[in-house]
Amino acid sequence: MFQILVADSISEEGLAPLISNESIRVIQNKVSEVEDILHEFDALLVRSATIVTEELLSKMKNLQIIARAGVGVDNIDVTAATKQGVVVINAPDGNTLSTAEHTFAMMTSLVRHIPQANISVKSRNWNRTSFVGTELAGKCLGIIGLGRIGTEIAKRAKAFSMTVQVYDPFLTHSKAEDLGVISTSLDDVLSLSDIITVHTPLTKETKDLLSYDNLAKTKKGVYVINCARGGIIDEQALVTYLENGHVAGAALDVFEVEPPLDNRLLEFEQVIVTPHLGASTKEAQLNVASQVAKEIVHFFEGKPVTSSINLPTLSREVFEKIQPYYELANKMGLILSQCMKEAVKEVNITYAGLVTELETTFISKSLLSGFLKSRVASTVNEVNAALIAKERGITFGESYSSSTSSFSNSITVKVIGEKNSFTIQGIYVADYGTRIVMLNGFKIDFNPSGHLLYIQHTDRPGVIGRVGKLLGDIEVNIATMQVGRKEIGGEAIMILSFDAPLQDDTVKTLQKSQDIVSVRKIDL
Ligand SMILES: NC(=O)c1ccc[n+]([C@@H]2O[C@H](COP(=O)([O-])OP(=O)(O)OC[C@H]3O[C@@H](n4cnc5c(N)ncnc54)[C@H](O)[C@@H]3O)[C@@H](O)[C@H]2O)c1
Ligand SMILES: O=C(O)[C@H](O)COP(=O)(O)O
Repeated sequence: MFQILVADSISEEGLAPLISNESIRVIQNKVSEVEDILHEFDALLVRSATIVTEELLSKMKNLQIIARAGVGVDNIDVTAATKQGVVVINAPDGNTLSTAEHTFAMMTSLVRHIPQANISVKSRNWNRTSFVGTELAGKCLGIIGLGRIGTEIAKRAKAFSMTVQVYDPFLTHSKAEDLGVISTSLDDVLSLSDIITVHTPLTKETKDLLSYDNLAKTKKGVYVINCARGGIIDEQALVTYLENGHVAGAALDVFEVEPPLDNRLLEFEQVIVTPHLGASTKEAQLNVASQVAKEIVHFFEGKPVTSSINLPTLSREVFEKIQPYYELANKMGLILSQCMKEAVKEVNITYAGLVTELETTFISKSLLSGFLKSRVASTVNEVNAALIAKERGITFGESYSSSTSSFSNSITVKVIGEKNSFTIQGIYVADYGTRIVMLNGFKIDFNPSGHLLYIQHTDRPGVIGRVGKLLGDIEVNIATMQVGRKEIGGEAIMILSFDAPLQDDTVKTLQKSQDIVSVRKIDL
């Protein structure tokens, strides 16, 4: 008999496949109420309220699977779960429509002051002049992040006769065209929109995306909405711009700290809030609960699960053989993702030499997961990378080359975007390790690890010295440096490594330096 702990409030109807299964026993209790029998559970089912820490996992010795009835797994220590051999699954699209509808409800409430008017009338006032609103038709909605939820918002905004400007660096031109939205730069979305709504995951790139500087670029009187994750809008900056009247109002479903007990934003009349209700509809809860319930049944029946976000399914012996290539490929994916900052249509991987004798599909998925990691809200790994790439319209090809080169094996990847392409080649040599030996046709040789800078420049006297001086002047120590060029006086590249991550300002300063074509920060 498998024992399942359902630790958060989850749709009873959605749990039916578990409750009706004779080999499964379902116990619905908070973790704190079953402390002494935690070691007995084989599965744990949660929403966002239960925080699944490494400490909790260490007490759940029998645990085989954690199911998140929803999208975000930020409340689960997935690394600790993976280390413990626990599969983590989620329900990535079951609450998309409900969250999009909630965002839309927040938008209409915000611009028509409905929550404030509601309180006023219930306080026996009849004040019609204080609540004059703004019409949505003809206004410009700025959407930051056009994934599952952002897409549904765009469709609804079009139906309300709004123009829609979108910033999503990973959005393809054809998807934008199909939806009838304008795909543009972040600065355009900031300066042209009457209302801005964010729908990205919370990553190091999107943390404080609406910062002091970016809010300063918005129209005076702009409205902002966050129904994605607390922290995408800098809460302190928002307080400042609400205080000085630049931002007319905000609608927030999520907060940096939840519940937001000690949060200045709650004091503003023009800020309307809900307690993380995006996914709180009967339909969404039924969807996410039944999706994960069916997956748990499959898992205990020994069938493959489709929404696993962590564990690969390879035997230990096979995994040990492919591990160096698997790690190299993942790093190559991370490098590509940080060098190629635009929508990508194709990822083509070519294997040559000894590596072709191994399970390359798994290596390719490792590359793809490295490449997609910073671009999507849900966790990406080898299990779900191909599916996510397909959803985003990215074609993914794998081939073997018989051409002989100076390396006994190599992995070469070409990523094709809408405007540019980028090529990288990596090798693994036993006792020497993994190396990147080619970038965009430039021969190079560096260890793919740590904090790197990729600089494209013109091969002229003084360029390398200028970069060194510029970094030295701001006390940045260069650990290693590699240069590569195709011909004297032509295009050239540098790869620099550092002991600590570089500041974005340093990258911007380098970018402006003479003879520098482009600079990309790479953190591995
Ligand atoms: N309030 C709620 O109850 C609730 C419910 C469901 C989801 N969410 C949250 O909503 C957000 C969106 O979820 P989703 O299912 O649409 O995710 P998704 O993965 O389908 O879409 C995320 C989109 O953000 C884009 N993106 C990534 N980095 C970006 C960047 N730096 N700048 C601009 N765009 C970027 C990606 O390309 C992608 O298109 C997530 O944060 C999720 O956790 C909240
Ligand atoms: O990530 C999600 O799915 C949403 O934030 C919803 O969270 P909830 O299940 O706690 O409502």
